[in-house]
Amino acid sequence: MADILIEIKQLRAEIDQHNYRYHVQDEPSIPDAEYDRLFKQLQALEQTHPELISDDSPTQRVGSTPISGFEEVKHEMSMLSLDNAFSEEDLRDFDRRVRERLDGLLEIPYACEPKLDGIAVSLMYEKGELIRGATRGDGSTGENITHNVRTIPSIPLRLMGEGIPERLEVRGEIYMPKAGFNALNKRALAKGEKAFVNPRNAAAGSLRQLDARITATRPLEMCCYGIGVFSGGVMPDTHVGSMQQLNRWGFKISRYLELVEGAEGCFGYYQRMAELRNTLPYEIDGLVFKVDQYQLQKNLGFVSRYPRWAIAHKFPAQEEMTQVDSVEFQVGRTGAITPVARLQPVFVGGVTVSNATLHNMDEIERLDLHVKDWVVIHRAGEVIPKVVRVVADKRPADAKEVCFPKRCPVCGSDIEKIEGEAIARCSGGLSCSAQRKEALRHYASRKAMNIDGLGEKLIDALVDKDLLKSIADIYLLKHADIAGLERMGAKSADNLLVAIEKSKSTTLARFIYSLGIREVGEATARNLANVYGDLDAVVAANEEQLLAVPDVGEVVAHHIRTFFQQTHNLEVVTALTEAGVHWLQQESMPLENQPLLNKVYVLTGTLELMSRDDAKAKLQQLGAKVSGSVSKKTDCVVAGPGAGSKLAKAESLGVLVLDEKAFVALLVSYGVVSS
Ligand SMILES: NC(=O)c1ccc[n+]([C@@H]2O[C@H](COP(=O)([O-])OP(=O)(O)OC[C@H]3O[C@@H](n4cnc5c(N)ncnc54)[C@H](O)[C@@H]3O)[C@@H](O)[C@H]2O)c1
Ligand SMILES: [Zn+2]
Repeated sequence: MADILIEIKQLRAEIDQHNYRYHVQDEPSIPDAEYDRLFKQLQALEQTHPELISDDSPTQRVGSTPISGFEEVKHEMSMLSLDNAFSEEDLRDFDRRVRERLDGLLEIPYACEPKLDGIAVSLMYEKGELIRGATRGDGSTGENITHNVRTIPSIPLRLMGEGIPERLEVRGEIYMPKAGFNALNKRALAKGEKAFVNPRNAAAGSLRQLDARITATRPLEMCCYGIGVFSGGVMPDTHVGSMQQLNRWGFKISRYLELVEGAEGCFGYYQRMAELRNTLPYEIDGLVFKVDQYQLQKNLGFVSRYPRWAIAHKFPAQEEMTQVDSVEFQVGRTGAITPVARLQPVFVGGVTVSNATLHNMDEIERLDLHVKDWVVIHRAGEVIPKVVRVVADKRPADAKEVCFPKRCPVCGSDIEKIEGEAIARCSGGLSCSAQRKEALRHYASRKAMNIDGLGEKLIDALVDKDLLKSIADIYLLKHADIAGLERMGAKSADNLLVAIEKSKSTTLARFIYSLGIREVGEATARNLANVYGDLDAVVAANEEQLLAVPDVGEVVAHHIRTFFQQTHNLEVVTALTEAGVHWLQQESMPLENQPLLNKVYVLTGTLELMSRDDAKAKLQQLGAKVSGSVSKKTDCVVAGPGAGSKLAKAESLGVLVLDEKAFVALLVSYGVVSS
């Protein structure tokens, strides 16, 4: 018995602590789901030992005492909390209790509303005029926040319409829509200020500002869901009816307010709302079901913390807490090194989560995350799980700081981090097995070496079987290696080998592009091929020389240089050429000799003597830029049959127009096409 008392006291102290953080500081450390479990645990203990219940237990009270700095408001009618249902069974129990207390009524009409996650507020109107706004506080005494609620646009300062009562207390939730919350936090982070933990706490913090001018800048809204004191007027005798009356007087009520029959009706509403949940512009953590008729509500009455005529049906948690087992570093497709938290599996947002990306080192610092820390994981809808914060005051003694590796955890190459960029990368390039799959994919792709049949799945299978240790291994593949693989018959293996063989004959531009050098796309590869004419010259070029190539700036020049400085990349290039990859030696055309350097050409209409891609490649080889639209900057338009608006525009601007014949003659004269 003494043990139980100690356990109860510890739980109460712990819950009080969380209440304080949540209700007073607006900065909870644990997720609501964890709080709810602690609370239920205490309730269960007290239920089996009713003699140990005391008035100061959190199970007997609402919220927390009001914070100082605000004038106190005594509520004429207490503002209670709600009892919770976490399952279908809980909800059936609730419905059964209601019917039993109402002498076995068969079907109860229930009013259904979303449970907005904000803070409860009471608004007092006298003769139609807003005279006071107050927080719920501990249920009997709240904080006077009149000056702040007056800044919220959805709160009427004066009621409109007919039948305005002498006195009216309206209750509802003030909340911050998701979009406003995200924008507010973005602004805070940009200014180096602390971000709010969630929209509820942002709403609470915004509402309890001593300076109403600050509240006025916060995106707050109010949705009404109840009536407190009422006199000197007529009100409908149902919840739904009076909500509609409030709406006519100028209040916002939930557009999802619905009347249903019995527990089954509640379940149907639950199904519909669960689907909508993540698409709503504000956060809801459940639904509220209320006995609709006021007379029945009165008959049911309330217990210390909540009315017997209403229940909150909570949705499955989208925030949970768990422990970080380790932080691993994954090497992504472009060599980006990403820290990933390995977690004790936790069920959140409908799935079991055991990993969460930490993005980069800056994020780890922002979170102040250590290995073994307890963290809060958020997962809503299809969005990937996110570590939102470290649980305060719960860091174990053996927690360790996260150290960023100096070398790639997969291949041991140097890790590069460019100043001002958050992401660090493995410099291993083609030799890094984690990067190899993507490199192979790129190499085989249509605009690169165009190896038909060497798709994503096959590459994965071949790499996993250790048959492709380098790109050059493609050319060592044997019929038996391929034909044995899943969904690969003898015929497909034959076809693939033919395609591989065919790819050996290529162009220098394609080959450079195929190497997958960072930020070297098709056009840059073509320019490099044109300017240097052969690969050795590209490999030998220093950054300054590379800068002279059209489209190549400092960053690209640096990437090209870094790539060719790695011996393993050079080894791959050699292995490829030794395997038989070759291209026609093309005349290098030094920059100063490019006759069309920086001229802007536009191709339009149908070309009959050569393909558009060819025409474009030849022009680029001569130094010209090929653009898609005609402007004053255009030097020449090549117009084939069927040319339309571009031709007309060229003519109106007085731009030189060539037909295809004249264009080919031009190319012949420059020696890039034979006559
Ligand atoms: N994470 C933490 O550390 C921590 C600490 C304390 C409390 N909490 C959370 O707060 C909850 C307890 O707070 P509570 O006592 O305010 O209870 P509650 O938030 O679960 O339910 C009562 C409240 O629901 C709100 N509500 C929203 N829509 C409503 C509607 N349509 N009709 C009626 N009421 C509506 C009202 O503000 C009402 O006061 C816990 O369940 C927990 O999730 C978390
Ligand atoms: Zn690596």
